[in-house]
Amino acid sequence: MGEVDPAFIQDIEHRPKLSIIEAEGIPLIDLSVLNSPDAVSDPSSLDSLVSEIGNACKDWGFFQVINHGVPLEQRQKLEEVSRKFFAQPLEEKVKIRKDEGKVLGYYDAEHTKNVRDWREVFDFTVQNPTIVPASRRPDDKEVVEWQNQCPEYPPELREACEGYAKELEKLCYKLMELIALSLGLPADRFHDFFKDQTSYLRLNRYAPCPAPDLVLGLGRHKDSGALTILAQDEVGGLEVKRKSDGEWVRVTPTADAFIINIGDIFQVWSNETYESVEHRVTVNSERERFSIPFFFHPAHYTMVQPFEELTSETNPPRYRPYNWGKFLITRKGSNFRKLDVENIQIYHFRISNLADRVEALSVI
Ligand SMILES: O=C(O)CCC(=O)C(=O)O
Ligand SMILES: [Fe+2]
Repeated sequence: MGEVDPAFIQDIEHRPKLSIIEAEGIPLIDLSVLNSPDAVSDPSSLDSLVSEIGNACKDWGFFQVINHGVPLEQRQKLEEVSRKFFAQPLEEKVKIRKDEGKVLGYYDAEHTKNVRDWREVFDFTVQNPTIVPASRRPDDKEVVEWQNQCPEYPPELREACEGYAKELEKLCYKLMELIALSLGLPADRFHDFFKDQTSYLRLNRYAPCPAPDLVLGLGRHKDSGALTILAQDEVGGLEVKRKSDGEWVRVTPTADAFIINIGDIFQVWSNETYESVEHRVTVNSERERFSIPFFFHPAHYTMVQPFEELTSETNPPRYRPYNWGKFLITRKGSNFRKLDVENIQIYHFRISNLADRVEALSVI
């Protein structure tokens, strides 16, 4: 253990296993129907795609997509920029380091559940500036602006991030339409929540690690937003907690595929028809790994609560409404440094008692 700072060491029960289970069963979904004239002439091809998406959301909370319509060059451009940025000496990267005032930019000391992650990150929001609440206090209505911080090198970083984010946003809308249809809702049911979105993209670098059996690149967590679209490179390391048996299984890299997962917001909106699934990242002693998640998040003023159409007297709401912006900034604060308190989670808003759930039905 001598070579690794104890801040990185996971408790025994959370350390990676030596034997890796490859996740054969994670659905690989072909989206080509969306870009083909068949969808109009043969609605059954769209219906079968919708049910594939619905099953994947229900059984796994994770799936991969191919023929998604995002140009490969756009992704390759950003992957190249990411490598160039992280290859610089630390003193260059820390010029745009995040701190408590500047939430976006470079950071090398993220914590997940109060254990340090073996990775460095660069965060960039889709809207610049992005409007968020000024404080966590529920009664404080003041807002502030998050501004992107871009490095001097590589100079093409801003443009590469913007171009990629635009493409991924289009993919998010398509996926949300399919998810809405799979829940029996109108295709555009979720769109309005994203007009003043707080989405961001993150460049991740996981360096080779001398103790890959003791640490994690990213500790177990669920994504708190609506959807995440992840581009991982060919090294691999993402593990998903399989719903059927709770085993950690590896998501095998597939060239030019994106990995999609349902975040906590969809769990709440769907009143748990779909669930946000735990995942983590392992590291290895030989190869560095790069990944790029895109976190699709609604406007800060969104009150997240189960949809009325998806609740009933026999299925009353399982969550009390919560303010997305307050949740986001609270979570950001806890990733930033080690805290004495438990991180904010959606189960803090969960209603477990049936009588209270029926009562909540009357307020949504
Ligand atoms: O790097 C990865 O493969 C996953 C990243 C992730 O899960 C996250 O940033 O929330
Ligand atoms: Fe994640």
